[in-house]
Amino acid sequence: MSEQTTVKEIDALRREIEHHEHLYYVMDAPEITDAQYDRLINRLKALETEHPELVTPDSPTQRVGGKPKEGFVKVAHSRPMLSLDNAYNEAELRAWADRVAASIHRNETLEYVCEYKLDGLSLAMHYEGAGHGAAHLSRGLTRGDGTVGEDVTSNVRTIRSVPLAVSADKLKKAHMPQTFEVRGEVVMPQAAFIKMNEERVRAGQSPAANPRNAAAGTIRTVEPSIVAQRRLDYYAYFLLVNGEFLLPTQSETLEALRTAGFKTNPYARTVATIDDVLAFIAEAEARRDNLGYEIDGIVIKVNSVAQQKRLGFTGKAPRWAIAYKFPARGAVTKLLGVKFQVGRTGKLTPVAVLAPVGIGGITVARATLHNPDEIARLGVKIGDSVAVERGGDVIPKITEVVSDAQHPRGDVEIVFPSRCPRCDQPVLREEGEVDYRCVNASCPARLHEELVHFASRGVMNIEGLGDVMVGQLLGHSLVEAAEAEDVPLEEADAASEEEPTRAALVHTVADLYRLKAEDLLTLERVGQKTADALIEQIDRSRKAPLYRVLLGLGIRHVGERTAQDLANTFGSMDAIMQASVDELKAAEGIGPIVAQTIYDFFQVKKNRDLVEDLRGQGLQFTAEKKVVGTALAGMTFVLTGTLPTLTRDDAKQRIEAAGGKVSGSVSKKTSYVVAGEEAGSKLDKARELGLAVLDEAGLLQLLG
Ligand SMILES: NC(=O)c1ccc[n+]([C@@H]2O[C@H](COP(=O)([O-])OP(=O)(O)OC[C@H]3O[C@@H](n4cnc5c(N)ncnc54)[C@H](O)[C@@H]3O)[C@@H](O)[C@H]2O)c1
Ligand SMILES: [Zn+2]
Repeated sequence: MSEQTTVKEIDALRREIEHHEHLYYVMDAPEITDAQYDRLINRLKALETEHPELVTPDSPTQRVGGKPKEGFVKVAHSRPMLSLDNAYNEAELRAWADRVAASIHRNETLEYVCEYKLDGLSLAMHYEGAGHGAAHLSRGLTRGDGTVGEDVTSNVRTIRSVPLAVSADKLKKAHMPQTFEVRGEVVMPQAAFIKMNEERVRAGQSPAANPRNAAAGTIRTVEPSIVAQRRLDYYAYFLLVNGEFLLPTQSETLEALRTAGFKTNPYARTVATIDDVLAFIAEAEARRDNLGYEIDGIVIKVNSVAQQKRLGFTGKAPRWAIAYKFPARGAVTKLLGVKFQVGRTGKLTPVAVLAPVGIGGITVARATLHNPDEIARLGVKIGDSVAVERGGDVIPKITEVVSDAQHPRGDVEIVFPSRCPRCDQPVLREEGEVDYRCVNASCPARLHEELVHFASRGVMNIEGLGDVMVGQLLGHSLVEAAEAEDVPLEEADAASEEEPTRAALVHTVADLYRLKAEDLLTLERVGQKTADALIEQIDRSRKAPLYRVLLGLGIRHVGERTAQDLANTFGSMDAIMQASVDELKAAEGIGPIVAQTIYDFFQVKKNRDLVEDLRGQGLQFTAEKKVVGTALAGMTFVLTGTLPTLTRDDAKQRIEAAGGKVSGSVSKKTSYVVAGEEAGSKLDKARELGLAVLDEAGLLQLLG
């Protein structure tokens, strides 16, 4: 290859990789699988190894992660949070071990700690001294670009396996000081991932590609209550003090973390040879499908920190550790056909029907095809053989069409239906839109999704009103209702006499509030207890706050955050309904498109009728107005001493109303210390750290 073609290829690869890194790290919405991404980056690495003169400092091979997302406070790490180099097979693993051995003195023992490579994102947790010799969680940071992370403390605090405090007793047992830093991995368990995606799809949002992206997106959500619902988990693996490892070995580190009350992965093991490592890998692969969380490989670390120091780092990864990556789980199978699902917004989603094939312990018979653009990109036809991958994710994805002597091409074009598969009304694709939609506002598929969305967790929280029950309320027999949703039935249920389809019990969301236990008793397999419980749940939902009612209406683009902004700004359903596009646009957090969508929604008579009907049923239509400013967003204040006019509480309230935070202790991360008369040790500490100190006048000036 000529130098010039190489330069061109490197250039093209870098641009392509940057595009995908942006989607992955910043948007949390990758378009290609990790295996595909790894192929690109490895190709680039290979070219750069051949042509070291073409390596530039801004090449994606030289950087750890992505840019931190806008909107979070950025904080420098005590020491860089690095990535790991990868080995994809035994030979690469042995080559790494040989390089390690070369730097070890002859009489020294060499040990490896094998740990699962949890497929999540790394987070640094900082603890500081609290009362009674204990330590408390003061800050949680994402890896960010490796040098600077994002402060996600309030979200991290919702993770159950992250201790908010460590007692003096535990610190003593673990031989740990009061100020320390723990690094580990946040993961989203598979069950939580599946649930979250179901909710997203129902709300008309695109599903997250894999648990790792779901965890990354969740940890960077602005709403801690959403984070709390997602059931994230945290496994600790490093322990630092002032940016240095506290203990002389990795195995002692894991032990100390466990003693101090952190969750560590139970499968970690210290071994002496690469053969032991290979045995560990084999065991892990066998266990992989039954863990309940995703692992995408094994991390092997040199146990001794002294040896680690000698080995040092390359640009973006330690030489003393390596990630052995499991091969992507894929298979080739045949595309038998395409089904079209109709969503809540009427959107038609093409679903590939595949000849069933086993991948990583599960049978895959369906894969998403996303939208017409994706079908065009793949160039796929019915009858084609397709490569299906399930790499670190649960939703299988078609990555490419396989075409060779054994796999002749299919020849049936995938055509979107011109009529809705549920209601037989016309399907349209609007100018500039990717998706086809059913135009019928009363399409039963829409009503079905509306009801499920309305009842779902995080919206009106009506337990017991899931897909199958909604199907039954809409007049389907139990078997039909379950089949339509691909829900496996208990055998006894499936075998039950099939009842004919009957009249629907509800025709609008508001009809839910008119249901009586007697009505429900007429449904298959619904007894008195189930019926009473559901009625009680529905009744209870009348108390759900205004923003949830707004969410429940299922207005496009209106998610939890926007609904809260609307409720906080306008304070009532009426004010929102009467607001002009300009008034909506002026509200905190609401852009022009969203404003227009909300306005349009309330112009439709059917929607207004529904709202009035819900009002009649006693739902919450008002909320307290709350205005949170942004003047001090991202800043942390510590108050000390007595201010001339403001009380502590006043000052705190005013700072918080302007979007700032007030903390009780001074640290490097404090933005300002506000000091009054008789300020004590906090002021000394602020001076020591060289922090900005304000008096009351200075604070008032900042508040504007
Ligand atoms: N699909 C896409 O478009 C796309 C784009 C960019 C990156 N990616 C993917 O992102 C990954 C690259 O990210 P990366 O830099 O985090 O590298 P990595 O995932 O290959 O390895 C490093 C990370 O492993 C994690 N880890 C898990 N268990 C660990 C343990 N026991 N000890 C230490 N660390 C542990 C840490 O978070 C660490 O930062 C690759 O898997 C790549 O495929 C995909
Ligand atoms: Zn329809």
